[in-house]
Amino acid sequence: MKIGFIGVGAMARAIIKGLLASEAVSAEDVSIHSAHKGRYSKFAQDNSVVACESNIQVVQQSDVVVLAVTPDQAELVLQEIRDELTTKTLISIVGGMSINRLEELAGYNLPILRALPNINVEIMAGMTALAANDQLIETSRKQLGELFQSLGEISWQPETSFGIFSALAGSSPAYVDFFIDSLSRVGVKYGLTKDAATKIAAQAVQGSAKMVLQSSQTPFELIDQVSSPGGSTVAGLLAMEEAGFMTAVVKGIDATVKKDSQVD
Ligand SMILES: NC(=O)C1=CN([C@@H]2O[C@H](COP(=O)(O)OP(=O)(O)OC[C@H]3O[C@@H](n4cnc5c(N)ncnc54)[C@H](O)[C@@H]3O)[C@@H](O)[C@H]2O)C=CC1
Ligand SMILES: O=C(O)[C@@H]1CCC=N1
Repeated sequence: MKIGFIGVGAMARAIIKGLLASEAVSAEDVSIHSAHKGRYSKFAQDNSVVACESNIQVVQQSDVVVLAVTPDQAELVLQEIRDELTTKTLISIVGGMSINRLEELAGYNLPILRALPNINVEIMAGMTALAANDQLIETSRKQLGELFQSLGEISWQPETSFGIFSALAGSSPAYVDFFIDSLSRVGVKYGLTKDAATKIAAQAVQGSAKMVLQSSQTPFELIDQVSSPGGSTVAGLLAMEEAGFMTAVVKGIDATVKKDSQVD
């Protein structure tokens, strides 16, 4: 499969690196173009993928085109490439932009897969939501589903769930990193080096996530297992909750979902 990327920012780079590392695609089958020649040519060189001179050239060289620009650029880019897309499949990772809107911008009903990956696809530990229009035939759905599966877990979702999915999986790596960084800063406050504190905190977070995924117990039951009677963990938990831990998380997710819903 020849796959092209329009926009070579943080997310496209993560997808490309994951696809190459998982050997789901070969480097010579990947074409890229973005607004900053210096940056995308260097990335192309470093990863042995093909640097194109224009968005149109990317489309011409690909069977599947990944639209990986920010929402404010998507309309402009689709207008530019729409006449070249007629025999292609479009994958859009544009946050908050529905398939209906993409069809409207293209002006006709081409096969579209809407994907909402997260940054962890780079290390094949991603979580990606997928939805498709009726033009994407079953074999292509299966093939593109497998493509994203090579980057981690996938979940076919109705588009109405993409807003909350985007917050819980797309944006949450930033929030989890914020939590890890907060833990490691306190570690520094108590005299650990930043490197040591970050590694300790990240390993604890990774292990806890694995426990949640592998155990039959709920996160709340796992909290109880760590909280020894009269111990330090419950004292810490109560102090965090007094400072509004859960409220802060809910408010953060509410704001994320609200912003995502303002794109279309
Ligand atoms: N960063 C993330 O974790 C995730 C991002 N997304 C979505 O992916 C899209 C890209 O996000 P990021 O990679 O974070 O943004 P970014 O700002 O890092 O990358 C945007 C890319 O688009 C390029 N670009 C801008 N105008 C262009 C044009 N006219 N033609 C070609 N390329 C153009 C820029 O040069 C840049 O390479 C967004 O729509 C975002 O909602 C979706 C899921 C997760
Ligand atoms: O921040 C953003 O808008 C995108 C959507 C999900 C993750 N990053």
